[in-house]
Amino acid sequence: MAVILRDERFLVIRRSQQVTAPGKLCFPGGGIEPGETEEQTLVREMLEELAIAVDPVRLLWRSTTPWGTKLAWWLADIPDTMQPDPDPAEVAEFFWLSRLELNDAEDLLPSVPQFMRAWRRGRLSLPINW
Ligand SMILES: Nc1nc2c([nH]c(=O)n2[C@@H]2O[C@H](COP(=O)(O)OP(=O)(O)OP(=O)(O)O)[C@@H](O)[C@H]2O)c(=O)[nH]1
Repeated sequence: MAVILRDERFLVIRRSQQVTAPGKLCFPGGGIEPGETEEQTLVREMLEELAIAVDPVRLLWRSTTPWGTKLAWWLADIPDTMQPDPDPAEVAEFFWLSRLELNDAEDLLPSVPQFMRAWRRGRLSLPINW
């Protein structure tokens, strides 16, 4: 998953109606393909979903969903002036949400509150304060 910050806001997507977990809010991201590194997956998925060129910064955290999917949470940078342009097949809309807005959001994939809890508890660090 890509954790992308701009002005202390997180880039969050609403999943399209055509993918698993339709309509849910989550961080952009997707599955690793054979032969790819996690950084390559991150770069490819951000181009596919949002047409943004990201620069992977560092691995923040790892988690596993109740259904056994392993998630790697990467901090990534995008150029200041670059605006996401969602592929509607995958992404219905995107938002820049503050920490408080993200904590209050409904329809989140359950991994997102887990990530926020891990951050609050100091299990990972971000370039902004809790
Ligand atoms: N993009 C994204 N996926 C997440 C998050 N949290 C989380 O549990 N997932 C899970 O990670 C898996 C991969 O996500 P995805 O559906 O966006 O990626 P994909 O199209 O490559 O994979 P798919 O073919 O399994 O659907 C799914 O099982 C999804 O539910 C999140 O914050 N963002």
